[in-house]
Amino acid sequence: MNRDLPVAGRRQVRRAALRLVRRDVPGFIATLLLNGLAAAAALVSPWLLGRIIDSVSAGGTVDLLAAIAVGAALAQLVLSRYAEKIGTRFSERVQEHIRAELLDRVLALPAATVEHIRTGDLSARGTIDVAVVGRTLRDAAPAILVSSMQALFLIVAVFLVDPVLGACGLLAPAGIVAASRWYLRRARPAYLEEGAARSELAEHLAANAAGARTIEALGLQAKRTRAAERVVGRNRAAQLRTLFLRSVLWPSVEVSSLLPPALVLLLGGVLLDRGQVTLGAVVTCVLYLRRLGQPIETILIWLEQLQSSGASFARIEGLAAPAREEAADAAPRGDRIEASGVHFAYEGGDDVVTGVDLTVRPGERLAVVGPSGAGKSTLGKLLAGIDRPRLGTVTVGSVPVADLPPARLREHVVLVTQEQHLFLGTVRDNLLLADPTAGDDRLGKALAAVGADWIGSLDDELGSRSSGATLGPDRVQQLALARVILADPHTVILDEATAMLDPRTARRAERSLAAVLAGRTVIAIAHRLHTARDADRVVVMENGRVVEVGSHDELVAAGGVYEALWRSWHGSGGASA
Ligand SMILES: Nc1ncnc2c1ncn2[C@@H]1O[C@H](COP(=O)(O)OP(=O)(O)OP(=O)(O)O)[C@@H](O)[C@H]1O
Repeated sequence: MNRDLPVAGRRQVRRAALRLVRRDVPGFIATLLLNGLAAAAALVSPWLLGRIIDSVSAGGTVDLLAAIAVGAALAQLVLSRYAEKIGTRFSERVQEHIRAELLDRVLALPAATVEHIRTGDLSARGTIDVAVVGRTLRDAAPAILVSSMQALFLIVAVFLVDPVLGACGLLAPAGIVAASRWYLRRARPAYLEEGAARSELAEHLAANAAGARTIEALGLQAKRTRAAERVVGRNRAAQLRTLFLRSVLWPSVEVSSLLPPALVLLLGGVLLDRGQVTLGAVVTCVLYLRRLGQPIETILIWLEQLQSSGASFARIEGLAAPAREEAADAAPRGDRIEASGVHFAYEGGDDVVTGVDLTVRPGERLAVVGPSGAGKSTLGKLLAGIDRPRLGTVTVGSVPVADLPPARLREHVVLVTQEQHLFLGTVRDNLLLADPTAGDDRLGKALAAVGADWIGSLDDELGSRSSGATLGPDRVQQLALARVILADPHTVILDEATAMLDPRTARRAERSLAAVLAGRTVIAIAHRLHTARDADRVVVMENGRVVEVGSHDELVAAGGVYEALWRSWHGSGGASA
């Protein structure tokens, strides 16, 4: 049931871009102002050149004009340098913010979403897409700004020099606007497809790398190669499409920007003959219009880049959609967990949980038993909100458990399995994941409750770096159990929580577990039936269905599936284990 993450719409992306600018208005305005001044300074030299030509033609002196030209060039240099520096700082701040926001969003996704998103998709968004947006914000905003101002000033300047010649200059923007409208209408879907194809490729590579041994063992190389060819083919087609769009856009732009200076030269020649313009005016207009090509080309390069980064931004912003959906969640009312008509299938497979109805009463100890492959662990994940039912509902306090954001979910239900993670960081960091507000006092009490007596001095140990290799599996498990105490959920689901530990360590861990479970509702996926004997109720599963529910004594007396399981486990000596 792997899912692609959503992609944001144009409006959402526009709003996000505005939000980013609003976060740093002074930085944005300073960038705008400095770039504007630099663009204005760049206009002075061509104007002075025209004046110098006219002055020389009239036999006048040009010393002062030449000095002003040098001053203007120096001013442009200094202003451009500062404009770039300020602009880059502004964009780096924005980029840092996008990264932090992306991380927060991923961490806020419900467990049921995180478990099923494609890792390739997520990693492509978190790396390639953020880098593309970051680069664009760093370079595009100042470049587009400077170029737009330059283009505007140039057109106004040509008009001021000579309105008739200026009218020729307008031909360039007209042609370019037509070409870019054609392009922009097609570019967004093309670039979104390119991003999706890129994600699929990343996903495919990651899956092949992770499953390399399985592929080899099962002789699946040819099948995987064919699948890879299809993915690469999709990538190629997507890239060819965007290449085609670019290959229409650029020649049209090239022609549109060469026409106006040529026209000014022709028309200027005629007007000069008639004495309606000066040679200086014609030269100034041609110089301005030749210059117009450059900012327009820069704008278009970035416009084109914006299409691809807009698609990247839409993919990053898309992560906000599920987070927002879940943000509107209602708070669970009460501790009762209810499964109703639940069906669940793993990707591409048949149902492995079929029509399960179950109410877990607050405070009870429930054991789920059944033969291997009956669907016990899957039911555990559904009750813990890690998987979402295909049909039916699993609720806690009447709210669908899979919709709860992580922080709220862990206040209600926590699944403890044999797979415990220790995250890079200190012991304190690892504990604070469960409750970021906990002080050292609470951390110490949680550690003491799970018997983590190896932590000598809190000050030293809580701050020390921890890793699974240095601590060992039992200590990692103790930290995980301490996290459960800190999260303080009303319900704990246990699935082989101590299975990976050696018997001596497992006994210690079971003692820690007893401290964790006190006063909570417990759902134990029971692989050893003594857990079931001690439970208030036993749920028996077979082929994905709940086939019996009752106390140990009732079910033994009933002589059904449970009785047979109990007899075979008892007979095999399991009871004495
Ligand atoms: N990630 C998965 N992808 C596909 N199929 C799965 C996955 N996990 C479990 N299954 C299949 O779903 C069915 C139920 O598995 P589940 O682990 O829930 O059973 P179980 O009763 O807990 O078994 P066990 O006691 O052996 O752990 C099995 O047929 C199993 O092969």
